[in-house]
Amino acid sequence: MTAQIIDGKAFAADVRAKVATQVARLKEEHGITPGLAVVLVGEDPASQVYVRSKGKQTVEVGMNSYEHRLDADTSEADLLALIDQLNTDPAVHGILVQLPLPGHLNEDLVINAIDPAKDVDGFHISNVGLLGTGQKSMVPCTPLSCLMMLRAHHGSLSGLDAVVIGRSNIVGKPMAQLLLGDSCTVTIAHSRTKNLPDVVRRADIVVAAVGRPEMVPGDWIKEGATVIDVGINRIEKPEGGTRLVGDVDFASASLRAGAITPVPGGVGPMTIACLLANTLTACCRANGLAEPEGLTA
Ligand SMILES: Nc1nc(=O)c2c([nH]1)NC[C@@H]1CN(c3ccc(C(=O)N[C@@H](CCC(=O)O)C(=O)O)cc3)C=[N+]21
Repeated sequence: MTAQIIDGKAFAADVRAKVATQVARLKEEHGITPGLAVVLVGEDPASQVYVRSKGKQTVEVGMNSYEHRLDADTSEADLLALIDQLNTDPAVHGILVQLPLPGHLNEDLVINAIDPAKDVDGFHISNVGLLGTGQKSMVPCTPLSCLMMLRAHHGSLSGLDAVVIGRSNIVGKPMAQLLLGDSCTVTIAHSRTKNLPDVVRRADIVVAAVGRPEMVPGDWIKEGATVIDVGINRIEKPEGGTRLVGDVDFASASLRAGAITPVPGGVGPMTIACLLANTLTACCRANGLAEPEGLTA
């Protein structure tokens, strides 16, 4: 079998178009423009690229983008003061603090200082708790984008065996909650899992989110399974230069999977589109308006 490629770029373009339509309506009917504030501490080059890309796409869908670039040695007090200011700014509906933060800053403390209603990353403990108990929350962008692509491919996910490889707070754990919410039988696998190949072989849905280049070979994949590759790893090419690869060995996995997301062009672009969707959702909720359809979990 040769897998169908799940085109994350196309999905992302569709999500952005829906967001843009709703943003235009918000402006026209209510005079409201959603605003997203992105905070970047330090000068990590990869982070700078993502932040620029987020800002550009935010403006393209008609929302306001506020970028705050702080020195790498910014104090925790100064960062918390900025978050406080953004929390109370009525023009800001979404706040994203780019992770990882420099080592002297306590990430948990900083994230939990964000107003949960503006926490478009869905990382605040309130949102984590709401998601875990099936209540309305802000849902982390990467797991949300995986869920949207899985739903579009399968229709119902009910009763399917799903294996999430990776137990991070930003992808693995919320991904498992979302799959459970859609009535999958969910296994969270990780570095200590016994006999990982056999665990993965049982799965109708494999979500790989470990950050280890091409660690999942094709012969772990059940014939016809759906493979969502969250990994974005930059590796050296033998001939020099670098390229991006996922956590899954795409060449061998695509011979067995029923459908698979590529890297690049899979989960990555959808993650940014879902950030815009979450900002729109936050703005609608803040103003007591109906939420956009098809853009939330
Ligand atoms: N608070 C916070 N929230 C985040 O969501 C967050 C973060 N911090 N820190 C960094 C990671 C990384 N991340 C990516 C998003 C899109 C692509 C993406 O679009 N990648 C392209 C390739 C881009 C390239 O060529 O380098 C693709 O997969 O096709 C990648 C990475 C969001 N992150």
